[in-house]
Amino acid sequence: MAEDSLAYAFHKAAILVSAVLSGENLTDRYERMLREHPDWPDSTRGAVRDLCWSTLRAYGRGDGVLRTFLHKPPPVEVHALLLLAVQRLEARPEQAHTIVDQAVEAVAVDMPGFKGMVNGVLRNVLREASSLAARCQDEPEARYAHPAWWIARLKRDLPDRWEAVLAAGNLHPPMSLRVNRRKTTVEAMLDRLGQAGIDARPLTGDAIRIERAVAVSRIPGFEEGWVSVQDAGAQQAAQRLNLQDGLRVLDACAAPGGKTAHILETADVELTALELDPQRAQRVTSNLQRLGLSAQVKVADCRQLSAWWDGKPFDRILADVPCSASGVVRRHPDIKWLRRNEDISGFARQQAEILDALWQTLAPGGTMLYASCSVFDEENIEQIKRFRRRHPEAIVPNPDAEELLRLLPDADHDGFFYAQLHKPG
Ligand SMILES: C[S@@+](CC[C@H](N)C(=O)[O-])C[C@H]1O[C@@H](n2cnc3c(N)ncnc32)[C@H](O)[C@@H]1O
Repeated sequence: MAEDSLAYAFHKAAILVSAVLSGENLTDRYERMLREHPDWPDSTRGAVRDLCWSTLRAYGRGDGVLRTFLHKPPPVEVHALLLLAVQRLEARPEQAHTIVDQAVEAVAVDMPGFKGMVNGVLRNVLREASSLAARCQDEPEARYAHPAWWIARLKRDLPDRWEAVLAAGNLHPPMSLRVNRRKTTVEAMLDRLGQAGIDARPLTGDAIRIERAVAVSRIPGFEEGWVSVQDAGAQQAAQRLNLQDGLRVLDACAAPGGKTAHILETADVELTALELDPQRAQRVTSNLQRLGLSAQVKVADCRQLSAWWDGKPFDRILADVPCSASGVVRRHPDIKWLRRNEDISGFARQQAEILDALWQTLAPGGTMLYASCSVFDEENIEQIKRFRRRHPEAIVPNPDAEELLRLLPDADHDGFFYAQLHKPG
């Protein structure tokens, strides 16, 4: 099978999607596949990636369509291949016959006994395409391509905007750059991008939106550390920390280090970066190296103060907590189908423990910035309300103006939540 064929991309993508259906993380599994195929050109990497990510974004719909035709569940690899083909048929109806042929060729590699079944199901899907689209409108998981519990939570938390948030979660994510203001400016970078034929426009602060995603190798100055790829919403963290030269700063949940780097590009601070996972901590170090920045990187659980804290308080703390990642779901569509509703209270408990531990290390007069990339209230405004009940001395600007704290995902940025927690002097 030719490596540049759709059948090859289907076959490889089906391995990844079936791994997700069996509970694995998509990004980790994709990166492992890239290590197994170091010779793949960008086009093959891109084709496999695009198939998997698009299919998992639309999984609720694909699964709804297939349920109509599958009377008993096929092996997970075949189910994955069918989902990939159904998504592709929806996206490129003009290529229907090639898509069906290539899907049949792909299943023949490892499971030739299923060639007839794949062919039959996909031809049925084609034949009934218009009635299937109408039927999907009646099933929320198929219509919104999100799990039912997720839809119910958003309806409750965002009664006026839940549909817009679900729609944003199904889009291709925007590509944004963070300009390293130590090396260049937004204006100069826009000029250089224009000269390289890359359409871009400024967003707020140091952020630039690339109109059509490109490989970083095409971005002028990337290797030299002039810019990094970072969502514009994530760039709000450094802006909201009110940084000044000379401050002692803690980045408590640092990997892979995007916000760590932005803090260091913004001011000359003494920075400690903590990360629980040793492998992810290495990514902080390598990201800082590319940018010519330095911090003290420590591997530790930030909740266990005796393991890492020397007792000297911090002027600023960034608590970019582990969360559901429901605000960045279009970048990690597997999480929609891997998470369970019960996981959210588990995250909320962990976040509260992190806040309580770190609060002890904050200097009087200092600020801790709570950050999550969730769109669920339990991890956001409700978390802050509970924190204020446990720590009535904490001053929280605008606690009742949720709009100031919440960034809902849209065409320009992902979904984030930020709350400043001041300790009285
Ligand atoms: C949302 S991510 C941080 C993203 C990062 N701030 C950035 O902008 O690149 C959360 C990180 O916290 C780490 N983590 C989770 N629990 C932790 C804990 N108790 N102590 C320290 N790090 C933790 C996770 O391994 C993960 O890398």
